This record gives sequence, structure tokens and C-alpha cells, in this order.
Amino acid sequence: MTMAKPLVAETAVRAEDSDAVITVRGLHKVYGNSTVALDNIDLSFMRGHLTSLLGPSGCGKTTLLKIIAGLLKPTSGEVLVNGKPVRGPGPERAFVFQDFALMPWATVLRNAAFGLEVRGAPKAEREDRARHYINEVGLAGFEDKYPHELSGGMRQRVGLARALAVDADVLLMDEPFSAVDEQTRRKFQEDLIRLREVENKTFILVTHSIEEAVYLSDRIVLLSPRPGRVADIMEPDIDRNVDPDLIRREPAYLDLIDDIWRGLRHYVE
Ligand SMILES: Nc1ncnc2c1ncn2[C@@H]1O[C@H](COP(=O)(O)OP(=O)(O)OP(=O)(O)O)[C@@H](O)[C@H]1O
Repeated sequence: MTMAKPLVAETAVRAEDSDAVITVRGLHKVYGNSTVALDNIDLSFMRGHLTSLLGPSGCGKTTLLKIIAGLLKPTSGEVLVNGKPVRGPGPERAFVFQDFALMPWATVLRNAAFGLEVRGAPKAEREDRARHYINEVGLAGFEDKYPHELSGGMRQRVGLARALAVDADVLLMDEPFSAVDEQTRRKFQEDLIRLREVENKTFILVTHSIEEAVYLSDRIVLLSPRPGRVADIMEPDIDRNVDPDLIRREPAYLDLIDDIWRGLRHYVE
């Protein structure tokens, strides 16, 4: 297990890296006249990597995610996607909402195909793609069900299938596991690790859970309490090809959780 420490220098270099799908430069966000949510954030996000945004409540994680998504404008600074400045939402970025944002009157198939429908893809093509991703997220056989017939975890998978079906480079997930039980959460985390391997997408997810961040992430960006600044960046070096239960018992995994917790502790006491 290695922990990458040099923060400012590392992020500054990485922001220039041409492999970055997303580059965040000098980002500030002020709500109203005085709520500084984000203060001078510089980050870059590489293709095929999963980054978790972790930090105490109110530190600006969701704000950062929404600015990257183009759903919210920064007060100053900029976000580049594949080198181009973000002016709003775009097809290269798919947002998986915390509340799943499914249409209750539409089947799983139509919900999963919805992003493609909005883009005007022909019905056969969008249904083919949607079926493929419904299968990928473990929902084969549920194509004709409606959201109310599904568990929270299954609804969340439909949201993920929808995001994957539009073939966005970047998947932005706001606490994707918060509304499900522990068992479902673990299964979904394992599926996400597999998807990340096969899809070569850039995943950015917001989480409150240190364990989750360590278990899933190539990189953890730790934000300080408001105003949110990059307090630390860690790169858990974990072999995820072994049994998930073994990973969770690995001393290195447990040590990193402990390190992060000790770093965060003084903010909550
Ligand atoms: N629309 C808004 N107007 C005013 N203040 C806001 C608005 N949205 C967020 N804030 C404030 O900005 C700060 C950052 O909020 P944000 O939701 O990004 O934090 P967070 O880290 O995602 O929080 P949590 O972990 O509790 O979800 C908080 O202090 C919040 O109260």
C-alpha cells in the first residue's frame, strides 16, 4: 500500500497532463455573498480511474461534482473536459443522481434507454444498448418492470445502466450507495469495480464513507471542511482482483482507513 502525499505539486503537474479527461483549475464557488463552498481547487481526473471525493459534511463535495457536471456554475476558475471548457451539461458526462431520477411511469428498459431517447437515437439501437447495460448491471429479466416494482438497489442500477448506455466518458455519482442496505451496497461496490475495469470510464464519486472510498478508489481526494480545499490526495494501492472479503481484512486496507480517519477526526470532535 502506498500513499501519495505531495499535494500541491502533484495536482499542479497533473492538471497539465494530457491524459486528463477532466481538468479543474483554480475553482472557487461562493453561494450568496459569503458562503465559500470551494476555495481554489486544482485537480485532474484520468481516463479509466475512479476517484472518490471524501470529506466532512458541507465541505463542498456535491458542489464540486455539480460544477464538473455543468449543472452549477463556478464563481471563478474553470473545468475542462477533454481540453474544452465546460459551459453546461454535455454528452461526455453522465450524472447518476442520488435519488435515481427514474421516470415512474416507464419500464426499466425505457428508463435505461432514456438518455439515448433524448439524443434522438433510433428505437432499436437505443433498446439494444439499454439491454446490454441492463445486463451489465445485473438486471437482466427486469426489462419490463416499473421502478416501484424494484428495490432501491435495483433502481440505482437502472440509473447506472442509463448513464452507461449513453457512453459518456465520465460518470459522476453522488453518494451512489447511500440509500441501500449494507448487503446491496457491497454487491454494488463489487460490480462497480468490475465495470470500471471493463468500461475504461472515468468515475468520480462523492462519498461519506472512508471504507467505501478506500475499497473502490484509485485515488481519494480529501476535502477540508468549508471552505472546501484539497486537504490530501491518497492512492490506495490495492489488488482488487482478490476476494472482496480478503481485501476488507487486509492490514494495508485497514491501516489506510485508520490514517484517513485520524486525519478527519479533529474536524468532527
Ligand atoms: N444552493 C445553495 N445555497 C447556499 N448554500 C449552499 C447551497 N448549496 C450548498 N450550500 C452550502 O455550501 C456548502 C457545501 O455544500 P455541498 O452540498 O457541496 O457539501 P457536501 O460536502 O456535498 O455536503 P454533504 O456531505 O452534507 O452532502 C455547505 O455549507 C452548504 O450548506
